[in-house]
Amino acid sequence: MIKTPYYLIDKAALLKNLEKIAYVRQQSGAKSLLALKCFATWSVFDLMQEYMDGTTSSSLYEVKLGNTKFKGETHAYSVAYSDDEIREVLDHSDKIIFNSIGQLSRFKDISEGKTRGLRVNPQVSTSEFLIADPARPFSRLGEWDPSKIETVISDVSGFMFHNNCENDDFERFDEMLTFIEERFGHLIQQVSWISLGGGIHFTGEDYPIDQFCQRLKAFSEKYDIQVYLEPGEASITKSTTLEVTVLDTLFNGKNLAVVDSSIEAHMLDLLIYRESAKMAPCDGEHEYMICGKSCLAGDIFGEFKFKQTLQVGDRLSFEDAAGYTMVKKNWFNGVKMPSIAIRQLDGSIELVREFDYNDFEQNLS
Ligand SMILES: Cc1ncc(COP(=O)(O)O)c(C=O)c1O
Ligand SMILES: NCCCCNCC[C@H](N)C(=O)O
Repeated sequence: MIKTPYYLIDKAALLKNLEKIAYVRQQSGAKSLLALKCFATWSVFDLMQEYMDGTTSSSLYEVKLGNTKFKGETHAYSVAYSDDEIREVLDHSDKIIFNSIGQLSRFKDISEGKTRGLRVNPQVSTSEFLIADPARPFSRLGEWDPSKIETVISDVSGFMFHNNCENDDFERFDEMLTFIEERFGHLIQQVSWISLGGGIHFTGEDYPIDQFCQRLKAFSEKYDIQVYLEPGEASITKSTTLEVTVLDTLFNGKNLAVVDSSIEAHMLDLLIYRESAKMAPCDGEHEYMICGKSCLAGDIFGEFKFKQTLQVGDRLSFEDAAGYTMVKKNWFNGVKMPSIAIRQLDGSIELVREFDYNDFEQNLS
């Protein structure tokens, strides 16, 4: 039995998303690049790269990882490149997307001959969270003025728009793409590729995937462009759990259980967005607040209902633990970092990574 805590990636569950991604490419022509910022656990790239077209990145290190571990195209994007990393970024990528006209101009000479793009901010988004809203007031994420963009159009062959955020509403996606066409259509006409970024939950159960494909195909044909998608969450949704063990129970007006993990260290996104972890089933009569073992008073995974009272040693499983978890895990409080295990397609479970005291020590100096 694998020692908790550990993330368990289920390849069969992952495959369900990947098959939908491949279907979208087949039906619409849109290529999908894995957004490494969301999920970069390269031990399952062998499977993912068979269904996706490559990776997109946010930094030099991500671009190197994509280039060395995932076949297909490697897109480079960063909010800002520094002088001392640009050479390496170019060497490890097929395309480079600059976030601003300033960066494009600064690195124009060194990137001559490379396929180049510019991030465009359409100033509309589906984010419900200001912190994740690329179209927030005064956003630094991309250029928004069509007349300014027109002045550098001959320096790029494509644009990246990333304005969807956890968007599972096709109508809203469609509306925003129409808005983009109205505002930037005359510029889109002059390039050969467009990336529509991530944040579109097209692998979800009830998503109208055929309508989505038709919309992408029509968009691509109208402007004669190659369309790219950059799914992060949509690639790995519901593929992974975080397995933990109860270390203590107590009653302080509510039943509490402390587990051998920490939301702050191992599922940080939930804390940032003030969301609860998920557990299923969750319909018993014994309600517990499940807490992390860090010293943060608010290190709470959420409140869940169990069929039986919880005992020290019970194992619990948090659902949907792939996106923005492993890429954000940290050594806060020195809490043991979860191992990474994979349930292979034949059902066998392989432990692919363990972390120990040395990793903690080596992370500091
Ligand atoms: C440029 C870009 N592409 C893709 C993504 C992936 O988004 P998601 O994980 O919501 O699909 C993000 C998220 O930050 C992004 O900023
Ligand atoms: N579950 C809470 C919202 C998560 C939002 N994810 C944000 C990442 C995204 N790709 C972005 O910042 O655009």
